[in-house]
Amino acid sequence: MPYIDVRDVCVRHGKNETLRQAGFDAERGEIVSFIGPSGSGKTTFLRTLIGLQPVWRGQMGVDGRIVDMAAPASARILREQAAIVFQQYGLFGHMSVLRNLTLAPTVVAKRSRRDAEHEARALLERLGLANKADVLPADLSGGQKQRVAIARALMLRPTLLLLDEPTSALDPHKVRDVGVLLRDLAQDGMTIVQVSHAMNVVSSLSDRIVLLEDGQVRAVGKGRGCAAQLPDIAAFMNTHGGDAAADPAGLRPDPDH
Ligand SMILES: Nc1ncnc2c1ncn2[C@@H]1O[C@H](COP(=O)(O)OP(=O)(O)OP(=O)(O)O)[C@@H](O)[C@H]1O
Repeated sequence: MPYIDVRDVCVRHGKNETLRQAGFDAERGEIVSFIGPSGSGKTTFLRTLIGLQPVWRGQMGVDGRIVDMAAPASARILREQAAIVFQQYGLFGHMSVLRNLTLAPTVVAKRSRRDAEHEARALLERLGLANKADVLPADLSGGQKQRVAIARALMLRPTLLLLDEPTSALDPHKVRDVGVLLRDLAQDGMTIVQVSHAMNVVSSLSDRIVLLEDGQVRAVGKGRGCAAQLPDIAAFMNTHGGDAAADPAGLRPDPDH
């Protein structure tokens, strides 16, 4: 049984059907990338996985537990497992980086501030931000904000990490760093779903690729080299700045993964 099994998700905005019977599945520790044209429903689909987007119909299996995504209680259940990193980071501007990381664990999860700060400092160290704990988000570069946002999500200890364009603000060197981090997290068992326009990152990093078109899942590629596997996916990637057969960021999982 897959760790995540999402089926038949329908989202409506007014009379428009933004998602139409969309679904995919993923094993624990896989990195899934949603790709597709602008407006195809990628971000909307991502948001449904954590209950931020009301759905008209849909079902999500998480670790064998079936959640009716249209039920009012579904958001609470989904948030027990998942954390999301928004494209615009969503950091609290008046709080230090450290407090951004410890706020939810201490206030919502009721963890002790000392423990949360200890964990937050270790995460900042891992992300190369050890010297930024006491600064405000405004004093960070875009790439640093991105990594703080990822660190903040990790503080919630999610088993499912959702990322909207995780590398969009990063220079190539940092793209690779974030890619290595995501690969490490996946190897530790975290399932990761990202929306990305960065085709080189998608082809290097993905264990599965879900191609969305007009609110529907057009194709799903699975396994090593999945970018090049299916003509629809390869064609989309090759016409959107990537090379489906390449591993330009040097991040592709090893064959035993
Ligand atoms: N709150 C909303 N109200 C009305 N329409 C919406 C709303 N949110 C999204 N949509 C519509 O749903 C469709 C899918 O949007 P979504 O942001 O999910 O696409 P996307 O594939 O992530 O696009 P992009 O690659 O440009 O970020 C678009 O046509 C968008 O206009």
